[in-house]
Amino acid sequence: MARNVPDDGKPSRNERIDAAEASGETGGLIETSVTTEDSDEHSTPGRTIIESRGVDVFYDDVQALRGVDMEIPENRVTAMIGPSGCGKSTFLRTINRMNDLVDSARVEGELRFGGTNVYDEGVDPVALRRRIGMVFQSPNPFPKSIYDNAAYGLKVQDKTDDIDDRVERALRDAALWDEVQDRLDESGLELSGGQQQRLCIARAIAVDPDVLLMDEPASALDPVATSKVEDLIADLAEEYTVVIVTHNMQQAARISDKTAVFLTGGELVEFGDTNEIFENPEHDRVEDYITGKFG
Ligand SMILES: Nc1ncnc2c1ncn2[C@@H]1O[C@H](COP(=O)(O)OP(=O)(O)OP(=O)(O)O)[C@@H](O)[C@H]1O
Repeated sequence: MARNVPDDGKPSRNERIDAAEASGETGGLIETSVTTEDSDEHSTPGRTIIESRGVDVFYDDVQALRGVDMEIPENRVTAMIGPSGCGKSTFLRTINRMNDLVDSARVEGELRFGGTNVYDEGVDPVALRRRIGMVFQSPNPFPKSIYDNAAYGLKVQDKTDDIDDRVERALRDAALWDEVQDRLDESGLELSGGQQQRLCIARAIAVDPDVLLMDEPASALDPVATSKVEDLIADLAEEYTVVIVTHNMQQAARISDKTAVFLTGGELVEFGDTNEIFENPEHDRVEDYITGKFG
């Protein structure tokens, strides 16, 4: 039975942006669906789900990414590492067209998700972001109850059948249920930082996306909370394709299957199996970076 959840009134601008990011709703954009070749029921772990071909991104005249080619496998964790300003977050935002929200940003090349170029005319960014959810660096729960945070995207998308079950499943999958099941009506803001980040993960997965983009999801957390989020990411890859930006090379080595190393100038210098990248990188520049000689 659906709970009777009170409306807290009009959301603030930041809340609306966060909500758009959380739920894929950005309003005012053309509604056309994006389909993957197979349905969720037929996911094929390891198969390429996202393919970048010659992607360039500019902010006005500044080029942030140069000719990025990458194949991201389904139900795996792919990490993006590299020094500050090398374009990791830009690439992440290119995947679900969050850069559309930046006026100066321009994307060239092809970014295929399940075979469809997400920049094709007629692709609806709103529908795309429903399939490709996002979690940010700082935990950003809404000033609402724990329950309402987890239920937010479901309500926006009008998926209110079995909402209690969906909320519970999302909180369980985000490894938070045991800690919050007796306090679902308390504010999400009363949780610890690590719990807030897992709540944001629950909010993102409640709407059942295919892909989760995570932009330094543990960088604002203490070591214990970081370790929980890292364990969670490994578990999430059983159900979702995870693409994570991290500054922490040990973290990338611990949790990812594939690693992409971007270097200054927005160039993807090396992409491959994480073990290979860390143990036997092809490029001297990558070796210098991962051994701490620069960056
Ligand atoms: N909204 C924006 N407007 C203009 N330039 C931007 C914008 N966002 C990023 N840039 C520029 O694009 C380049 C890549 O930035 P990006 O944030 O993608 O790098 P990053 O590798 O994620 O960096 P960091 O690790 O510091 O977060 C930088 O030169 C940055 O200044």
